[in-house]
Amino acid sequence: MTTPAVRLTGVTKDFGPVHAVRGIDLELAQGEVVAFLGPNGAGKTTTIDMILGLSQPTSGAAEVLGMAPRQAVAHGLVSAVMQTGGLIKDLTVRETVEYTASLFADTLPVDRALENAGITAIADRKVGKCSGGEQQRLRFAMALLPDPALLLLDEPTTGMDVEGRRTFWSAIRQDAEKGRTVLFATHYLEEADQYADRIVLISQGRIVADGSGAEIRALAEGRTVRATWPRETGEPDHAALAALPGVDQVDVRGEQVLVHAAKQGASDEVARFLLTRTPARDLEITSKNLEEAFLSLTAGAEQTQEATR
Ligand SMILES: Nc1ncnc2c1ncn2[C@@H]1O[C@H](COP(=O)(O)OP(=O)(O)OP(=O)(O)O)[C@@H](O)[C@H]1O
Repeated sequence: MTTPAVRLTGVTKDFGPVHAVRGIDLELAQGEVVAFLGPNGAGKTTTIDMILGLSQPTSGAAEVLGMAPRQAVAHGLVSAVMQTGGLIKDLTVRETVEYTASLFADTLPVDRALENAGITAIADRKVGKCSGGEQQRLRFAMALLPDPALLLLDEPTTGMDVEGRRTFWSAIRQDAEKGRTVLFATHYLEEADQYADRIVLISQGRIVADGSGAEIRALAEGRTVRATWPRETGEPDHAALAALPGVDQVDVRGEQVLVHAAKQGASDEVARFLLTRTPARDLEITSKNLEEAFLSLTAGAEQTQEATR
């Protein structure tokens, strides 16, 4: 079995009376692109700092590629793109990357880093003239220099417009396809859904869900199966539909039948039943968008916490 890129075991972090991280167990496989999604103050940055070895857990353990985080960083296996951080406005993009490369013993060629970050075309532009998105791609190029196995990004697209975000992520994705593990923190639900293979939803220092975008949505609210039940074929059999496994609601509105199933997979059974055992046709299965799923999951965590206080 390959060593996980990141392994957190029972990690907590207190800042005096503040329980920023309340017990996180998490394993990231090598090559995964994972979003750490959560509202303000959820504990994303605190957790990333511990993975980077910038701070120590209050209890539990953090490991990166089987090593202590600081050791992994010292070996050039981990780098990070943080939200802000010193860039010198009067240097050009290329000079900035060259200068950073000169601080390391062994790096990728500067041109490769520029190319992988998608900023070859602006290499001669002064940093002060670059947009927020371009500056983040510059930070990304700098982070690529040691050719790290693990790249951490803390809300890297804050303040970028839609186009800047899109270009930034397409560079990250292209790079990740070469096998790099990427963990990024974000508030943006659409960003997590679009660019991560896996979403770890965190709220008040705990993981409240972990899965693909589709799994997170399904977890939150199940699916609605909508179908047309032609009038001439008679009334829908309400009781038979309500009795199907996992079904929690059946609505008939004119020729429309809406069947809601809370459990994952149950909507497939509903669909199969409707298509093979009834005259229903024109079937559609929908789920809430990630925004709604996110709100209902993080609200759930708050309620659980209220209940356990
Ligand atoms: N150095 C610190 N001292 C005291 N409290 C802290 C410190 N760093 C973080 N916190 C608190 O810990 C909690 C988690 O913060 P953290 O920055 O990890 O959240 P986050 O999910 O990254 O939020 P955001 O999305 O706003 O960046 C917050 O309540 C924050 O106020």
